[in-house]
This record gives sequence, structure tokens and C-alpha cells, in this order.
Amino acid sequence: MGVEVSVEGLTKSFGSQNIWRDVTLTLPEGEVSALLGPSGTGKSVFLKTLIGLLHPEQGSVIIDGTDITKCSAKELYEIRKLFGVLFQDGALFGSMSLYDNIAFPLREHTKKKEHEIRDIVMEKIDLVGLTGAEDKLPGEISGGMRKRAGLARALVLDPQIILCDEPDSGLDPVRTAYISQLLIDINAQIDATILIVTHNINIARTIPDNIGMLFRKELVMFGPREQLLTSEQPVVKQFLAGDRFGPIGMSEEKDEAVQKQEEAMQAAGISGGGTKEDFTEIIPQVQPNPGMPERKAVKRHRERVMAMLHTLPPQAQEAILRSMEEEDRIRAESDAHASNMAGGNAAAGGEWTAAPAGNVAVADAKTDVIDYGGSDAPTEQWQTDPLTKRGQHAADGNEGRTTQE
Ligand SMILES: Nc1ncnc2c1ncn2[C@@H]1O[C@H](COP(=O)(O)OP(=O)(O)OP(=O)(O)O)[C@@H](O)[C@H]1O
Repeated sequence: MGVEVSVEGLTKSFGSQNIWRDVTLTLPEGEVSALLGPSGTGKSVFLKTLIGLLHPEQGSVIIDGTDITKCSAKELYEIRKLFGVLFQDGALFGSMSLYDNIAFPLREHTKKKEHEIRDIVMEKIDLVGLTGAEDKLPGEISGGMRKRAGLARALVLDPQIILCDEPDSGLDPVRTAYISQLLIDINAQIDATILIVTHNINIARTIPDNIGMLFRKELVMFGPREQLLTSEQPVVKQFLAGDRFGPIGMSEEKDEAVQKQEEAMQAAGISGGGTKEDFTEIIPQVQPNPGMPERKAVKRHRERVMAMLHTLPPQAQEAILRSMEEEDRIRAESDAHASNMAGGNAAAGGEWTAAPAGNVAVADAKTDVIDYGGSDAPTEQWQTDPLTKRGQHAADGNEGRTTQE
């Protein structure tokens, strides 16, 4: 199970440049959290501070009872084994095959024999839908595949905490949906605590249990996703809408005179270019694919949120209750669908298959085989063992083709 990450009064500067100060938040065990914020507000610095790659001048980061800002190098080395990190660009070694890249942490941090390493690497390659591509070099595959390879590498040490720095950067919306779904499925399978740093509003709306936002060197808020999505704070509303008008400027925060000018422009009907979408209309959270285990964090998250519900603004309370109701309905429908598929196939003597990215895949009603389309999508057929409920891979080893026969 994932472990809690408790951050208290954290402050980080580079020389005289303060990045953020007094950041306090808890990443609850096994829950998925997202950290938003305009460019340059120090999200990546925060992520690196959580794994002890950067040292804050004040505050603590408690992981599994150890304050990693003050512990010894040996303790930090041990704590780091709890982490899997997906860096922005995948951070793969360009001269190594995907296989060797993914095997790297195992060769570096464990005494496992090569055949054991092979089993783990192939399992993770399978999990991210890259079977058949293991001998390729990072330069020979697409950005989306590199991201998935980076994720496979982040998973080989069975991390209890997964940090993803902009998993969507450089990906189109469809591939972003695949990788987001994959994170939810992984969370369902291993119950790891996940933190996603992102600018992507769709991810923020549909993936995390909790969202935080950094702005003006501070953590503006951190709480259940509905709290941020229904927030009345101008900086949050501007960020979600992607509007020019508001406290966030091109390089840094705007002064009062500029904000007054903008208000006058808005009053004159000039648009700041932002979307007019209503973010208070909460989209249901993405669920694990059929055949995946339930996310254990859902129950814990609910209990936690219900205990704090009365402390939240009324619009957040209302949105939380509405989305719980909606998610219960979706989960019940999905369970019914899964058991129908399992029953139907069992009767026909077959196995049923499930895609790792249900939002975007199209199922063939007759074969239950999913056509992902496109060379960057997970290209093989995923089968779910109805007993273990774990996704298993039926390799066709054929890069770029779909699974429809
Ligand atoms: N090692 C470093 N030394 C000095 N300054 C640094 C270092 N790393 C980051 N910074 C500075 O910290 C600030 C925050 O950078 P960071 O990359 O964390 O922002 P971010 O919010 O992740 O931005 P983006 O969304 O654009 O990726 C920037 O001004 C950056 O120049």
C-alpha cells in the first residue's frame, strides 16, 4: 500500500530567489493528487524536494516516519526506494534500449539475478503496453511511447509513491487520456500514493482525488478536487479557464494598474481568450478499467473528505456529494457491464478482454477486442484474468497494428 507524504512548513530558495515558502500539505496514502500552478511557480522543484534531490532551508517532509530533509544519506537512499518518478521528458538513457532503461533501477538498487530482472521488466513493459518495443532505443520511438517507458521504469521497484512530472507534456489529448487512465489503473492495482504535476486541466478535472495549486510562492490551496474546481479564488478561476485576464501574468504576477486596465477591457466586452466552461459542473472521476481491482483509496478518501466536509465552502460540499453519487452510479454500471462480459464470454468458452484506456478505445461488440488505432496507442490485446483480476498481455509483438483481427 502507498505511504503518506506529510509536508510541513516547507520553504525553498535558490540563493536570494525564494521559490515557495511555508508549504504544508499531506499526500494521503494511496490517493492520487495533482499539483497545478503557472509555469515557474516551482512545481518541479517541489517534486524534487519530495525525493530529497533538492534541500529546503526550512520545514519537513515526513515519509514512513522519516524526515527526509534531515535524515542521513543512507536513510535517504532507503526511502528513495519507495519512489517511482516519471520525469518530464521520461529521462531515458538515449544509448540504452527500452529494456535496459527499464532494468536499470533493478540492476542499480537490487541484487536480483538477470532472469528475475527480465520477469519484472517484461511485466512492466506489458503493463504500459510496450511489448515488442523493448529492443528499441528511445530515439526510435514516439514521445508517448517514451513517456510510457519512463513510467515502466518508475514502476520496477514496486514504488509506494509515484511522482509524475507533467505526464502529458508533448502528448496529444488522446495519448494524454491513455496515460491518465494507465495511472488510475496502476493506482487500482498497487494502491500507490501518486502525485501528478500538470498544467492539463482535463487531467486535473478527471484524475486526482485531491488538487493543490502553487501561486505567488505559496500553496493557494490543497484539498479534494471539487474544492479547487468550485473555488471562487480569481487565480484558480483564471488558471482553470486559461484566461489572460486575472492575477496571473505572462512572466510574473501583474501589478494593480494592469489589473485595472484588464477590468476595463472586460467591462468593454473584450475577451481574455479563456474557455467559458463551467468548472463547477464536476466531471466524474475516471474509473479503473473493467477487470481492474477497485481503487482502495476511494473508500479512505471518502471517509477523510466526509470528516472534513463541514469545513469546506458550501459549493465544494455540494459538488463533493454530487460527484460521490455520480461515481457510485458509474461504478455500479461498470461492474454490471464487467460481469455481463465475463458471463457472456464464459458461456462461449472464451476469455474476456479489456482495454487499458477505456475512455478512448472502441470495443467490437462481437469480439470484445479493442481497437485503439494509431501507432502510439497501447498496441496489443490486454486480457484480464477473471481470477486474479490483473491485466495480462496477449502479445502479438506487432508494433503499430491494432488488435482487431
Ligand atoms: N537547480 C536550480 N537552480 C537554480 N534555480 C532553479 C533550479 N531549479 C529550478 N530553479 C528555478 O526555480 C523556479 C521554478 O522552477 P520549476 O521548474 O520548479 O517551475 P515549474 O512550476 O515546474 O515550471 P513549469 O510549469 O514551466 O515546468 C524557476 O525560476 C527555475 O529557474
